[in-house]
Amino acid sequence: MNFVTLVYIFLSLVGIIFFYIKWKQSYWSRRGVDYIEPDFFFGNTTAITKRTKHRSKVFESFYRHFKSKGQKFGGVYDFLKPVFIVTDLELIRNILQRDFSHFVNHVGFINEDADPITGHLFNLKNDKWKNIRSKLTPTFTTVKIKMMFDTMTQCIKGLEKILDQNAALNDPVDIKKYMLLFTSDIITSVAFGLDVDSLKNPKNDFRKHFANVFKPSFKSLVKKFISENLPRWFLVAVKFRMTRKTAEDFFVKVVKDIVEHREKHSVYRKDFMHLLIQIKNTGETTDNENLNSNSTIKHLSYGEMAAQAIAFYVAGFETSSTTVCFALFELALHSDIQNRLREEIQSVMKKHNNQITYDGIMEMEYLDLVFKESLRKTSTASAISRECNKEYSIPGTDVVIEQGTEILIPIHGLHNDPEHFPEPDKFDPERFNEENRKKIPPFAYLPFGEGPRNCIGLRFGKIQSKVGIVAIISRYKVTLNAKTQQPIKYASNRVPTIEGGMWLNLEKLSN
Ligand code: HEM
Repeated sequence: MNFVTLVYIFLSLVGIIFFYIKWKQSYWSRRGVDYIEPDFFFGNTTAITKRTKHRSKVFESFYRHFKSKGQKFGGVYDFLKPVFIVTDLELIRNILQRDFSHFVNHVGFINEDADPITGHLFNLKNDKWKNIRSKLTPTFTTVKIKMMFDTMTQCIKGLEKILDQNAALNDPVDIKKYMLLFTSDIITSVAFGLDVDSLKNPKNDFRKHFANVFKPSFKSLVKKFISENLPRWFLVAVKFRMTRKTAEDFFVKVVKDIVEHREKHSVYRKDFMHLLIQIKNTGETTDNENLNSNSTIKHLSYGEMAAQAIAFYVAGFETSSTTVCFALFELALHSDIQNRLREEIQSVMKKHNNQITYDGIMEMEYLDLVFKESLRKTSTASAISRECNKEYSIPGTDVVIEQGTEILIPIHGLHNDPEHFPEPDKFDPERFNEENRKKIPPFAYLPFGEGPRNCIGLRFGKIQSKVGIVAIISRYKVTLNAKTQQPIKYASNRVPTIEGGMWLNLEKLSN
């Protein structure tokens, strides 16, 4: 083959790739849906890829774009993948609730055979999801969460010790760092049944393996691109993995060792792992100590158990710690709200022997308003995602959403829309008092999602976050340290965090 032929082949290939990308990125115009002009190849998410803007802000800009044009929905591209953005509350209701059977799944690659730990609740699809979700739902009832409350209060002691040391030295604290370790310890304890004490030993094996699996990197970005753009049958055939085999081996072994130990010695611990063992052995949970380890039929494999425990950890620890941090940030900026909250906390704790108790937390009404408003102003989830599993005609239009299309509901857009929340930049817990909460339109406030696929750990996340807020506000006066950037800019992590850290001064209160 001579040089000129090679040049022709090369130019033809470049031409084919160019036209293929152009064709892929003309999807929305071909379907008659309004869209935002994409960057060639990168689509509309270049700022997320380049880490110049947080994903929640990018999604919020999509929401504002279509809302300002009076559009109920519109199209964007994540690289070559079309993504359907929704702004209209009625359509959101249809997707999350009324017509849920068309939008059962989250977006996410799953390959349970070759990569078992991708088979967690968040990723599972269709009937498999329905089956596991119905088995896991009883693990999150009030009774079971109450059972695990002691674990949360145990972890407060380690947190207080470290924060007291900083307060005594007048050292500002990057609160995110400690809250991450605090919630990580709680979830590791209740999901895996392990006391790793990250507050004392932040670099423990457990956290290292999690960081390896879930830390965003160039490699994870490439894997995401591959999983979204190559056919599923091909990826399954080549045993494509999203996670590392070493991580799978580590977590499956941890779970297997715990289960075998507990079954052999009939160990009872009030945690999710106990409930997962009951499900493995009988297909359901009970409120007793029985593990039923003699049963012959197993309803969950070790891989499936590890996957669920990992999902609880991943979905639970950073969401809760971020919620606590942004609540503390707002309280640091609003001393009047902080004082009122502290008065409530102290008066309720007095009734409960000056202890943080489950019933006490449930009695704190103003705390609930602060918690809700904090999640309104800074939701930890950037968007609710769904994948269309059955073709859907949007009522009142000619537009049909095809099977496989990714749907995105930008939470920050909704929560900061002045039509739903007047003066959205203002931190005002009273939006959620009994009188005002009636004015919030249904489906405009979605910190935990909605419908059958909402957050399964909602109650646990709420109580865990509230425990964190109460532990700090009952003990310290909180102000913002000058090291915290103002105005704040989000770092490029998955959940919102402040670039440079969230630095607070903690002044220990006299008893
Ligand atoms: C303040 C804390 C939390 C927030 C803000 C939060 C938020 C969310 C959101 C927005 C979703 C997606 C819902 C949807 O698609 O409609 C979700 C799903 C989920 N969350 Fe949470 N979450 C929190 C705490 C927790 C905790 C503590 C756990 C577990 C112990 C947990 C476990 C899960 C799981 C497993 C899912 C997937 C559910 C499914 O696909 O069926 N979350 N969460």
